[in-house]
Amino acid sequence: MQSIPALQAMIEPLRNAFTAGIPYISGTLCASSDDLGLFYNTEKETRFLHFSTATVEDLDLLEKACDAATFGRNDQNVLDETYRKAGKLDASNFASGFDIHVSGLPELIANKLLDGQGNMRVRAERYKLNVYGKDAFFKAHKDTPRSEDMFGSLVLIFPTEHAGGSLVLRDASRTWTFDSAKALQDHSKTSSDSIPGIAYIAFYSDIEHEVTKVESGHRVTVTYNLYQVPCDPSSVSSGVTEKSEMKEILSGLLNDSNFLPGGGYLGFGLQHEYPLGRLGTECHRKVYLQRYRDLLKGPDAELMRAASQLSLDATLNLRYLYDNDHPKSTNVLCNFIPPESDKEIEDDYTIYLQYELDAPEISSRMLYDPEEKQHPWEAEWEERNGQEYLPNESKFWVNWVTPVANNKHRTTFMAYGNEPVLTHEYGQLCLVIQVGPFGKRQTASM
Ligand SMILES: O=C(O)CCC(=O)C(=O)O
Ligand SMILES: [Fe+2]
Repeated sequence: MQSIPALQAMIEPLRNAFTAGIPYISGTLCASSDDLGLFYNTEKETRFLHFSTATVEDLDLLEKACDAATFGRNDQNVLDETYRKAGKLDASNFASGFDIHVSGLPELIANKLLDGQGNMRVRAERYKLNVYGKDAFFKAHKDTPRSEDMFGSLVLIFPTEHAGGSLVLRDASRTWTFDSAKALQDHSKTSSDSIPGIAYIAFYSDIEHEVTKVESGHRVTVTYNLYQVPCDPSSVSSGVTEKSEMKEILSGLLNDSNFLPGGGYLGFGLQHEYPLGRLGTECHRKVYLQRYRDLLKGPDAELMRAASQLSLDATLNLRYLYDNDHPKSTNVLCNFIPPESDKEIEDDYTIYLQYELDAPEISSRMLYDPEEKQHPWEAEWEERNGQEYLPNESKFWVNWVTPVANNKHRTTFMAYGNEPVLTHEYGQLCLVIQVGPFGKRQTASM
């Protein structure tokens, strides 16, 4: 079997391309006067304001018309002003003059955050209006998934005087800050338009994010949940495939006789999380993860596409590990969401998955930085045994290019969301690509 250091060196460019994606797009839009009108309900009446002329008093009145914004903590809807301090109006209580359908935003978002192949379009569902007054904020959370096809969130920030209230996004190793107050000021300085612009940011909703404290003024937003919808096939232009860096790197590896000469499996912990039907919601059959193939986001979608264009068999899985602390702990791969069982399951859930649900057992080799991400026993295990394992020592070896999550018997609830968890929760999937021996790399029947 190819040694771990040799394989690590070869795989690095692929890992770099896979982990380099940017999970959002942001900017400002030129607005028409109609875009900046807002009707909203108070308990007694319907009021109107126009963002280009609204005074501080007008915005104070809007803020007062709002309810305190709640959020989801596990499956509870909570009001906790140490975690989220902001006002909200539900979609039924306001009407904005901004028409998302003529804004061009759904097309822009589809282009940048969906597969880039034009197979999917974006449906934006208006969700809430929020007013962040002085000292308002929203601490780190993810946006609660409402269905399998919800992939993102869009925030419009209207042109009202304020400072602070940046949106900060974070993944495992990177942080991005969108200072919408500054973006709106810059827009006014550089635009010849007399009408102020609208700032926007769209991001994958499984990315952790927070709104920093508003220092002064009012930050008024309208948020949308973003869903992906297949396009009518006749409207998809055939043959237009975007150039893919990952495909080029992977294809270079397949043509190299030193890369996995006898074939093998490459595993990737995906870069994004996906809304899985919540466990415990009376599903008594396997739900195959294949259905998520067309719902993958950003780099995950690009990798899946590269594998299938190169005729490699690629499957989506949940990886279950019986015992985190035990070097010989059983690892199994499920290409399905395990059904609810009527039986009381003994403590070794992986045995149940293996013997009752036919999930294959695997052995793992970690190709990612052991210092940072590897569990201590894994590093030790590799050191002692990594290079001496014979391929036939276990049936199914997976070389992990990026860290893979350990799913427990039950997936844990998302701790902090913008809504309590109802039917779906985020799951951490992995993609396992089978590579044939040199000269016969293709493993998928196309
Ligand atoms: O206002 C923002 O920039 C983000 C708000 C947010 O994260 C939410 O409402 O879930
Ligand atoms: Fe959010």
